[in-house]
Amino acid sequence: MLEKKDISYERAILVGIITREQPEEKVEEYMDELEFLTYTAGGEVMKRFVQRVEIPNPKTFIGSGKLQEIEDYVKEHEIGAVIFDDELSPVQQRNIERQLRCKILDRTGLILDIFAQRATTSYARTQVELAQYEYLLPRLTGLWTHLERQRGGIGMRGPGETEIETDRRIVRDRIALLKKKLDKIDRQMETQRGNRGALVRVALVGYTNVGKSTLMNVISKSEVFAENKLFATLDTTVRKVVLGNLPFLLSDTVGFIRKLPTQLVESFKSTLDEVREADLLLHVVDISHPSFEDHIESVNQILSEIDCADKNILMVFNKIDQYRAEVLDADDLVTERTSRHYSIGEWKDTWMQRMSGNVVFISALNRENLDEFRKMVYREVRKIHIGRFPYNNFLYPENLDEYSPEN
Ligand SMILES: Nc1nc2c(ncn2[C@@H]2O[C@H](COP(=O)(O)OP(=O)(O)OP(=O)(O)O)[C@@H](O)[C@H]2O)c(=O)[nH]1
Ligand SMILES: [Mg+2]
Repeated sequence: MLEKKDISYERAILVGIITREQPEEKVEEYMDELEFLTYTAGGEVMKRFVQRVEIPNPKTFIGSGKLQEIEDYVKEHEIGAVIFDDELSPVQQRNIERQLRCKILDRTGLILDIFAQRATTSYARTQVELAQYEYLLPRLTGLWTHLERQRGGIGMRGPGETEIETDRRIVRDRIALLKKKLDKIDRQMETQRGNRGALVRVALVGYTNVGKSTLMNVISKSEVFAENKLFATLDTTVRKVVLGNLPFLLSDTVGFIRKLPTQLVESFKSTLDEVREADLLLHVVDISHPSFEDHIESVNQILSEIDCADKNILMVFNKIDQYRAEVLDADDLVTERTSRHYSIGEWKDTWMQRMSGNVVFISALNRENLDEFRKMVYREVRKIHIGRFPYNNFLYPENLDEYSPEN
């Protein structure tokens, strides 16, 4: 695969900026997530640098003083990779690289790197490779600096530029080729999906690491890979599930993340077809995560990007075993009581109430409340199924508890 900035076993530092749109508390959370991403990619975060800026510097992203501070730190602690939370322009990336002389990655680059490491099937690898080339194309001028450095630079401008043009053409050809390859696989997969018949299709969607695969395993008794890292799942898995005697197809899909690189959304479009063609979405949320509401918003945004926002959606709040409300001292009269102090019971009375009937609180890991989950899914799948096969609705009682195998 191309331009893989492998950061395994690498000492890394993180850089973020505080702006009007990104207040300090948010940046803290973003950096936590970036650290988790770095860890997933195999790196170790040694330090975080944060700067307050009005607007990012167009040449170096952060101010020169801060950059100097980072340069000193990088030298002193033998840092291999500097990772920025925000997207860097090709120019910024090149300038920073010149000064720091180590690997410079932005969030998109890091996510692409993780996808590259984790893609195992040829389909996923092709999708990731396409995304990488598309990310690389506007950045080819950056590569030119490497050539420039090797050759001393002066007088090399002409041939260098031709070389960039050649590089660009090679990359464009490669992109065209990969697209063709994906098209072919897509058509095969479409036929496969067509062969699945008219069964109701349900897809698990949600932010990365919320427990989609774990839930899939529990519900379908399958063995999908789940672990406490980001993007454990890149390929879609589909299983047939039967509740009562009502059969449907359940698919586990790739997790979403804030600022999911557009290149990835694009090239994973066909993986996301599984979501697009689903009759019902189960939006899984990790309620124990302090930013779970932001996560819901990111997921909803990606769902609307792929035209899935108006589908039937059930909300599944997972990891209730791990949920801890912040405790407010009875004699603390200063701290304002916020949603961070809510119990799960109180959460149920918030905006979640408006979705009543379409919300369930579970722990996939401890198998808590799965009966309620099954009942809710059964109810919705039954509605869709009966709409499709009205003549055999007698087979399916209205509620799952009314089902007994003798019927
Ligand atoms: N405490 C707790 N942990 C859970 C629960 N469900 C899943 N987990 C853990 O959360 C981590 C992520 O689970 P996955 O099932 O891989 O999550 P995913 O949503 O499929 O993640 P991606 O495929 O990376 O998008 C694993 O370490 C699980 O063991 C739960 O109900 N409670
Ligand atoms: Mg998964």
